[in-house]
Amino acid sequence: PFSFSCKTPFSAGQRKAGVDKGPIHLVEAGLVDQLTEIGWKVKFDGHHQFEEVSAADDPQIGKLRNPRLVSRVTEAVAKAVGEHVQNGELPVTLGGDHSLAMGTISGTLSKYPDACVIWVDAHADINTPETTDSGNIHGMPVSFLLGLEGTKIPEFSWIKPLLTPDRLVYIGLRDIDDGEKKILKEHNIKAFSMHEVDKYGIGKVVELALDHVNAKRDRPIHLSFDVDAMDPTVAPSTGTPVRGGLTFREGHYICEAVQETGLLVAFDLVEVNPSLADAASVQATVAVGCSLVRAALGETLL
Ligand SMILES: N/C(=N\O)NCCC[NH3+]
Ligand SMILES: [Mn+2]
Ligand SMILES: [Mn+2]
Repeated sequence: PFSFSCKTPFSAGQRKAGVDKGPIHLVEAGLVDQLTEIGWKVKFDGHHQFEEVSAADDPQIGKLRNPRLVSRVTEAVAKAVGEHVQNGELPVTLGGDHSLAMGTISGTLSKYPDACVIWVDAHADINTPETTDSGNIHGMPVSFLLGLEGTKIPEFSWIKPLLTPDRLVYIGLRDIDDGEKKILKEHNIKAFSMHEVDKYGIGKVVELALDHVNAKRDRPIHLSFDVDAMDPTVAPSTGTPVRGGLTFREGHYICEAVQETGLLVAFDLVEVNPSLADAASVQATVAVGCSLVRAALGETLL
């Protein structure tokens, strides 16, 4: 089986320097060898370099920050991921900020239009250009993928809104803007917040999540994992940490259970920012990131 590792050093979807350095820390922690050791043939084409878009050339579109740069990079990611899924490989995209998922999920949908998306995150990332406060596009990828009102802007015309609300489910939510809560309700989007994780336990939550988007377990799964879904004591070095997150085991259980379905076709691990904490905290966050990738790609405890 092939896994493909796209190391995607990208940070223009948010404002904190350093998240573009996430991928290199994950690779330098030995992730490629670790995946080889669990039986994958890893094609690692180095760290993606993207066309530069100067701030001067980046048009002012409402509050959006770096819209042209984010659009160009995510379009390039969509193409790269699309090629790899076409080749029967399993793209593992290491971010970089979560705006990358506009590219990775578009890539997956180009081959698997019926794929379902499991979005593991403290945040819903479903603001639109109209509801956003910050203009940071890493808080908006899901609204673009769904083609919500206000996301049909020429700069992002390459996005084919193939994702539908019934094929999206969240796990780990605990920091949702009012505008996002409204959107989630309006579109009946299923979300298992940390309240449900406490109430039902992670085993039941994953089962319910899969029942919702993949009742017959016959749909390909794209798992998009924002490392800030984990509790900040587990993964501290990330841009928008929120207390009360997933334990080390809960995060790994999600990856293990999705892997067990045999339906995983693409995996993202994003928002590791190695410039935000002391060396020990960075090392701990990178180690958890590598471990989550291994779990999603089949590493088992027994
Ligand atoms: N980590 C983030 N998304 O997952 N930050 C942006 C969202 C803040 N509302
Ligand atoms: Mn996110
Ligand atoms: Mn997040």
